[in-house]
Amino acid sequence: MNITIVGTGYVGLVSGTCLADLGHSVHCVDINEEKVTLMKNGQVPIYEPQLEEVFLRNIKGGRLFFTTDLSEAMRVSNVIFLALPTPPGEDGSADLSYVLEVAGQIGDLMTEYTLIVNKSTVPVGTSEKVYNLIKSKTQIPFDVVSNPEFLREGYAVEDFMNPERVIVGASSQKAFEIMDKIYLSLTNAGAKMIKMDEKSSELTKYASNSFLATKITFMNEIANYCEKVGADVDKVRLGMGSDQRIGNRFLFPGVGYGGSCFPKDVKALIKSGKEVGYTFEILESVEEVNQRQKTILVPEVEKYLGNLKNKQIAIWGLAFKENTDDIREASSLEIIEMLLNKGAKIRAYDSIAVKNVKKILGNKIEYAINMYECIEGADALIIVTEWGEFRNPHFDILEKKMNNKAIFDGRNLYNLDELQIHGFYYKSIGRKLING
Ligand SMILES: NC(=O)c1ccc[n+]([C@@H]2O[C@H](COP(=O)([O-])OP(=O)(O)OC[C@H]3O[C@@H](n4cnc5c(N)ncnc54)[C@H](O)[C@@H]3O)[C@@H](O)[C@H]2O)c1
Ligand SMILES: O=c1ccn([C@@H]2O[C@H](COP(=O)(O)OP(=O)(O)O[C@H]3O[C@H](CO)[C@@H](O)[C@H](O)[C@H]3O)[C@@H](O)[C@H]2O)c(=O)[nH]1
Repeated sequence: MNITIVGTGYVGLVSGTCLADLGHSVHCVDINEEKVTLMKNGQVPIYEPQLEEVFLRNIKGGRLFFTTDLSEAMRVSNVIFLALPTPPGEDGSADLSYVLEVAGQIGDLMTEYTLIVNKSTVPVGTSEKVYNLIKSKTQIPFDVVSNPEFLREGYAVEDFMNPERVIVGASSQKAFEIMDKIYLSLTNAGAKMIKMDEKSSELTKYASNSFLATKITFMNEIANYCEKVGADVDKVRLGMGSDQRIGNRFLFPGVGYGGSCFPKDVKALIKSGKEVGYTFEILESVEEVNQRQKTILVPEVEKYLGNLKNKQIAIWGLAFKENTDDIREASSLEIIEMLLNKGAKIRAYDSIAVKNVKKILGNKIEYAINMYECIEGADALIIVTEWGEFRNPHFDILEKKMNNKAIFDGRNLYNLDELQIHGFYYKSIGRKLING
């Protein structure tokens, strides 16, 4: 099939590339000219493991094209995926302006039956809004489908190609049939397609993300409580997670959830609830607890070092999680801001996300070229992201290079006994303080 993807960010580029790999001809459209030029030159503009290989294979195979011109793409394809941003507005609601703007353009450009497939995360009722907007512009038949995306950054290609479910919300048989064809190779390989109405489909996405955010937050609260009563959250996590009704994934406590999805989707669902007179009390608490959790280690560093003025703090990890260059709503940014306000000096290291942080923080902090340069002369080390390279450091090098042997671990990377032996002051999340 010929497919157009509008928006080539994490979702659009991964979906487009993977759909091309399933044999479709895919025309990716983006308004960002710089990005489109890069892609036309065979460069992937984002960091996403496995993506480059599949991207290059499909460009070479003549199935993946890039343009800034929506009309050019629409001339060859009448299935259009929207993978546009839906960032939080001032009041927390999802900003639909990108989606509605492109929907309007589609309405103006359509010349034959068109299927509009919305992959962006949008509030309940958006399919209807998109439908009404296009309907106001054309007499040509069309359908609007909700097809939310569940991929995770860092594992996006793997997740797209092996989905636990493909959710399709539509109200026309023709639309369902086209969606069946698009995903045929995945459903033939065992992926489950769940068909429903558009509103339920839209809500499935928010409900899933909000549930996962709640699960993490619940564990963060259990971890905080563990510290008060002397229990170990890692043991509690393993004990709880072995009950299949609970499951062992997404139970890792830490310095809060971040990223471009959980924070904005929790906010948007709260706001959508308010619009119909419903208060999501659980989600309001989740947001509040998560906000607090993001900077929970700063007072701990203060407890250890006293006044932070001119203290040298090393930060390992800037991305909101491992395997991505994305720093949207990253805990690192909030921790750094709080430390800077307290007069601390910061040297940070993240081999992949550093370029995005430099764009925001510039020379307010120093950037190390490797994890050991980062800790030279440090009064304390804070670990924010669980990159693999931080998991087995040479503790003897840390001991030699740091001013103090003090680690504040927001991701519980190390074995407590090992840190005890190495003689580090070691504060993690929901576990006992070592050498305190
Ligand atoms: N990032 C994720 O892991 C993820 C996963 C599932 C769902 N989602 C949802 O998917 C949507 C897209 O998220 P993302 O992270 O891929 O966004 P992104 O910000 O990475 O990419 C969006 C792209 O759209 C382009 N764009 C903006 N306006 C445009 C226009 N008028 N025409 C063409 N292109 C335009 C931008 O230039 C950018 O390249 C959001 O609703 C998000 O909530 C994201
Ligand atoms: O046990 C855990 C798991 C995750 N996190 C944090 O939660 C955030 C989100 O992590 P993750 O879900 O892996 O990343 P995203 O790429 O944001 O993916 C989420 O958001 C996407 C956008 O909607 C969805 O498509 C995915 O299904 C959903 O997992 C990160 O800050 C993680 O550090 C934890 O603190 N503990």
